[in-house]
Amino acid sequence: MSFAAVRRTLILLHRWIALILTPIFLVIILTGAVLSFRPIVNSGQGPRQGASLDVAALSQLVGAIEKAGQPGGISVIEGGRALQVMAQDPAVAGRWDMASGAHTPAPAGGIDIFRTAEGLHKTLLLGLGIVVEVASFLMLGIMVAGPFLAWLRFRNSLMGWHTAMGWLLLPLTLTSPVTAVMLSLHIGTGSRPELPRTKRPVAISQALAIAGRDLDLNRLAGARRFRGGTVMLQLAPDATGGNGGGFVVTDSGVTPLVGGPSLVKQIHEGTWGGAWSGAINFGISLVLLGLTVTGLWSWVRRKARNRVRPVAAGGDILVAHASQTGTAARLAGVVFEGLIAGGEKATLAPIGALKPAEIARFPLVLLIASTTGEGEVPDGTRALLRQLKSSDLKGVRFAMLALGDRSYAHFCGGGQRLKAALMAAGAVEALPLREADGDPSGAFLGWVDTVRSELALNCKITGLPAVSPPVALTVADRQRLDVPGTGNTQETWRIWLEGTQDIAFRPGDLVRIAAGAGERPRSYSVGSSSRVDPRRIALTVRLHEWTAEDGARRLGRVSGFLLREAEQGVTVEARLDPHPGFNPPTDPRWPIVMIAAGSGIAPFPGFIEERRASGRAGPAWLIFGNRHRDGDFLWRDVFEEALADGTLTRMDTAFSRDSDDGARVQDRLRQHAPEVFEWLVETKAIVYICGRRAMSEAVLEALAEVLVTEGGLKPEAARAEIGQWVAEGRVRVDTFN
Ligand SMILES: Cc1cc2nc3c(=O)[nH]c(=O)nc-3n(C[C@H](O)[C@H](O)[C@H](O)COP(=O)(O)O)c2cc1C
Repeated sequence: MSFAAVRRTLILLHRWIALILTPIFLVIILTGAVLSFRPIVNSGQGPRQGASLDVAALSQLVGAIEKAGQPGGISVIEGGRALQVMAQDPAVAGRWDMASGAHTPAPAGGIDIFRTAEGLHKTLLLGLGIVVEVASFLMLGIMVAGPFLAWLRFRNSLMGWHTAMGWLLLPLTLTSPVTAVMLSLHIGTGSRPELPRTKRPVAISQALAIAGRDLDLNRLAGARRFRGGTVMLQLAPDATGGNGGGFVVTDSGVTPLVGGPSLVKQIHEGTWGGAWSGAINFGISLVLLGLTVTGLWSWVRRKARNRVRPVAAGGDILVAHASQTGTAARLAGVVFEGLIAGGEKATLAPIGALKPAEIARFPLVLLIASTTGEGEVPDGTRALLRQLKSSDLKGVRFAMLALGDRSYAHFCGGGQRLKAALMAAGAVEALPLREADGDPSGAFLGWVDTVRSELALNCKITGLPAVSPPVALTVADRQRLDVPGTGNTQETWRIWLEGTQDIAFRPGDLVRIAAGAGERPRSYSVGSSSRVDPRRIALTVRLHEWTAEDGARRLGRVSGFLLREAEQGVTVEARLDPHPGFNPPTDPRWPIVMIAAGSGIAPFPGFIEERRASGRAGPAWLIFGNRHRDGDFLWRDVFEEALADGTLTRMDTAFSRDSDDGARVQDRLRQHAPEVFEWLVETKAIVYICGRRAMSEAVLEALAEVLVTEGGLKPEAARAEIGQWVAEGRVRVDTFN
């Protein structure tokens, strides 16, 4: 087994043992915390330092108490001014004043907190001592394994505190379970001396009289009757610290108890140093409680986060979508709502989030699928396409609306591929494929009509999702991001566009801009947030430049327009498309990893801006790659500032053409595999990948490798896992060509 596999097993054991035993751990820890007050309370009792007890008054009072009932034991309290009597008998239990002999009974029905806590601590009050012993062994194992599972690094997160506490306070926290285990194995506890016996039972008053001949009783701390009829006296040490301890009194004399409680027991109970060793034990209990609670809570939070499931209303109809930028998803939502309004039962889901076996449960699938790249399926659907090759969808009928754009070479290529894969798996078409070119509204309504009539479904569609209306945006400012003359950088600018009224948008949304009326628009990622400024949109625009066949230099239509033609103050017609699949998590505390190459950095300045504005951002890690640190570290100022003010927890860069190591972002992922694994698997960060398709594929492959090296998965299983994460939205990809 590799180290990674051992570590993975340890993590699972650590987690599951802790989870299963949490209730028992909590009982042991909380009662331990209560019991650690015993030495603290006791230290304030017994005769006061220097003051000596009035032995005659004491003997007289004990005699009086014994006349009134049967005391089980007495303790000298309040520095010798009173006695506390332990007894079943309510006539004597409670406080007895030494001077007046007045009795204040113990509260009726009151329970002895320490007794109860001790019972719970040792046997759960159910005679289950063995369970407690096993739990102590396992607690020790979990704590010793802890430091092997995560390195000590300071992070202000639940897991960060858990790890830091586990590491730094280990020597302290180990004392409790180590001594518990030693006690249960009788290690270092010494052998119990044979106790002397008595012929006739001795009362406490008699014991005081017998012992008074040999012992200096004005240092008496307490006395207890044993079952065999003897009495044990506890004496405080004298001024020289000697001669204290326990003595057993029989009818024939006094025997000192040799040895006393072992050091192991004293450490476990916090009695070795009186009040302050009790306080240390209380501190240990608090740390153990902290470890249990932070561990449990972070597990609960992870579970809650993992629940990315389809909206299920049951029924036989699956309304599914394969969407890259959200259009297909929005239209599928409209169909779903329409079916529910029409009284049908249906389930809505991104098709890529389902396993083939889950799809097979639905006799009818209504599917809206878009195309991305050069005739490819959306990112979240690629894994499913692979899985369908070895799946059986017999009995499934589907009707598909494919979204596309005829200006691309492979019109509706994604939909076609998906259709072919479904049919190869045995599904059949309930309706012929319908294709939408450009704005899908018309084709969509026509398709829904056919679905209604041909498939006899009641689907009440009241309106289409608003197609993003055109907005007029003014070029407010531009700034070159790369430094010309520092090697072969690519000309890249940040551009701020300004609206005349407030607009709602989030980082990662897309702005479609065309260079002129009727021209094909180009999409740019929004790198700012309307939560910070609802009128200002930041874009990252790289100039597309190439040499045409005639040898002339050509510029991309839209980037050339934005960077060469549109002067400051020029107004451009744009459309803003929401892109929920690539927005930052709505909860800013959720950890994220942002991976970008080149102008793929575009959305992330907006992520930073929005998280900083929230005031409670969780951990964020940026991994950025480009050619030269000096020349094209795009948005460097923004990210360095974010790192300094903590909005960014960590930043790694890879500049492939610098002399250092020529690494790319995917190489950084491999180099920092343990940390990547921790962010991915332990803290369940959402990973955002933005760049060219080849880059995103290399990054996904590197992530799968991390699962192999750190998680012990087989390569195929690791790829499938990453595919599943893409489908569930735990890994989000935004690619461009
Ligand atoms: C980067 C990109 C690549 C595209 N590639 C194609 C293509 O190859 N063939 C096609 O028919 N449509 C293509 N389209 C058009 C989309 O399929 C179409 O805009 C669709 O409505 C998007 O739906 P979605 O938002 O659900 O992803 C492409 C769109 C983008 C932004």
